[in-house]
Amino acid sequence: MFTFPNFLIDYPQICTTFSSKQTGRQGFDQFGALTLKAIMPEEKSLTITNDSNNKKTPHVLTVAGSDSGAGAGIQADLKACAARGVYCSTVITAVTAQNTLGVQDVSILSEESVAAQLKSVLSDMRVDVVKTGMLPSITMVKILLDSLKQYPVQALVVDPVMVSTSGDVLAGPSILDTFRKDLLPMADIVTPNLKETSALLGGIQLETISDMRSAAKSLHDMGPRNVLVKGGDLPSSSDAVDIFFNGKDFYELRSSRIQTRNTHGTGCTLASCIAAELAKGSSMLSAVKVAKRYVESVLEYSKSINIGNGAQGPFDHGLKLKRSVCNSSRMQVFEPSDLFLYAVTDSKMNKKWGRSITDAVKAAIEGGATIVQLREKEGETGEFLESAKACVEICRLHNIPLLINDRVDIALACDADGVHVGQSDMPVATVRALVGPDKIIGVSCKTPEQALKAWGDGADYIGSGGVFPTNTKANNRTIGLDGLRDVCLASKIPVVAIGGINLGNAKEVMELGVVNLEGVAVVSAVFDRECVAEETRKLHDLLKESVVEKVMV
Ligand SMILES: Cc1ncc(COP(=O)(O)OP(=O)(O)O)c(N)n1
Ligand SMILES: Cc1nc(C(=O)O)sc1CCOP(=O)(O)O
Ligand SMILES: [Mg+2]
Repeated sequence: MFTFPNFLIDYPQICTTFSSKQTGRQGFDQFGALTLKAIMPEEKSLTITNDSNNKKTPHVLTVAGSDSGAGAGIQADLKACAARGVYCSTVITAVTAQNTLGVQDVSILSEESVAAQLKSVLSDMRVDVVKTGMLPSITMVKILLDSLKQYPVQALVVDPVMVSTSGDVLAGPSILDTFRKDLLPMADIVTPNLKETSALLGGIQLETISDMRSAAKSLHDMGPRNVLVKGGDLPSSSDAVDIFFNGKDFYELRSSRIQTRNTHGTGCTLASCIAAELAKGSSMLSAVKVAKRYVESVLEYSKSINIGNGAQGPFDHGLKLKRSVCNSSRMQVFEPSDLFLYAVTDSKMNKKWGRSITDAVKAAIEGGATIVQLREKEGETGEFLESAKACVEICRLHNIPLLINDRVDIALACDADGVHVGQSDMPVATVRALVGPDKIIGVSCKTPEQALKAWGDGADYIGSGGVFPTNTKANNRTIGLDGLRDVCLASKIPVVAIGGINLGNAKEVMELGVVNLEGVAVVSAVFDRECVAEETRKLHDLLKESVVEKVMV
């Protein structure tokens, strides 16, 4: 048993290679060092044997049509896999001209081209899961199945695309028989909507959840190992109810129905997400549940985006990316000069002087602080989050970066501009992975070694101290001006000095004139005073006077 990135391998003894009869395919030996074994039919994870390489990238191959509007088809599949952290290669079966009004044109690619694309990908890359969408000809289905015989994969996810959400026909009735007789028996899961279910079952009426269950059973009889009948269009239900059937048990998967016009591509996205989760090693039921939750989240998140003038718009797959990349209204990048006068709040001092965090932050900005950190070591999380949100708004108005001390969760929740962590807080590399590439990360360093590591781990600046003894931070080792100089000289990123700095010694710090030293960070010198704005202003003026030419030694 080993832990693979994103894999939870919890059935070490179940290492069954299903017979070709059971899977419809042959063994899995072509995976070589990393051998993915058969999908267990129920709530069991894949078993993976790892001989040498535990760095394999989960890989989905989508065989589908291109959607020029990029809401569905190949484009949706790529975005869904990217959002779920899985590599996605593509075989394009048709090029559709589509927008939010409907499908204006369909050009089906030649069968030779589809065969060549399949061969290119499958003969070279280790594909874990194949997901199919628009398969516009019987021959194309056969070419796909032949390719899978030659290059077996771990799972086949079939989204039996026949009619687009705008009502346009993407695969004619002549193909239905091939779907039933050839494609479905090879599928590990088939994910039809109500119209597709009805078409596959000869036009039966589906009006209730009970009808969906019977239909799932009938589809299962055609050979797929699992069936997900999607009930998004079921008129009688206020929730979005899907029926999952694995040949033994039925699961009613419910989610709230999201009121939005932006639903174009939900089917492709759901199937791709199932494929992505399977590629990561999930069991089938868990992949389906995660996929449904993902679709629900992205629909909710992008319910009011406005792309195109038609009745049905696309949604935004990049939920996580969007949060970290685009949501921030402070689009300006971090500048070393932002560290010039760094005001770090202190909950005890605010309490002592009877001021709120927001009042403290407003006053520091009024006095000329160029960056602010909320360092709240006590108090309740919920209350702190509300104050942090208010401080973010204040700082955005003044275009001043706001960072949160220690609490990555609060920084994410309030969309702060960054986080400051110490040597014994969350490691910088982990913080970077959580907050994404755009947020500012500061890290406390007392030595040149720590300074180099901070840079290597992806920090943006260093806080170095205590330059002088301080009463604000208990048991803090003082490194002095010499220690600060050593850190600055070793550093490859900007440095702000901290610890016991005040109006009486700030000039001395800045007059070190050492490379990378960009400013001073202060707590008590501004916040343990009656008038925060006035003390900040005095310090700001003093720092301006002490700007000196920087030296390298
Ligand atoms: C700008 C700046 N520099 C250093 C620190 C200290 O951070 P840390 O070592 O994590 O200690 P605490 O502040 O958490 O007590 C800082 N906060 N800001
Ligand atoms: C928060 C903090 N970090 C330090 C470090 O040495 O890393 S010293 C310190 C406290 C700074 O407060 P004051 O400006 O009141 O001395
Ligand atoms: Mg800390």
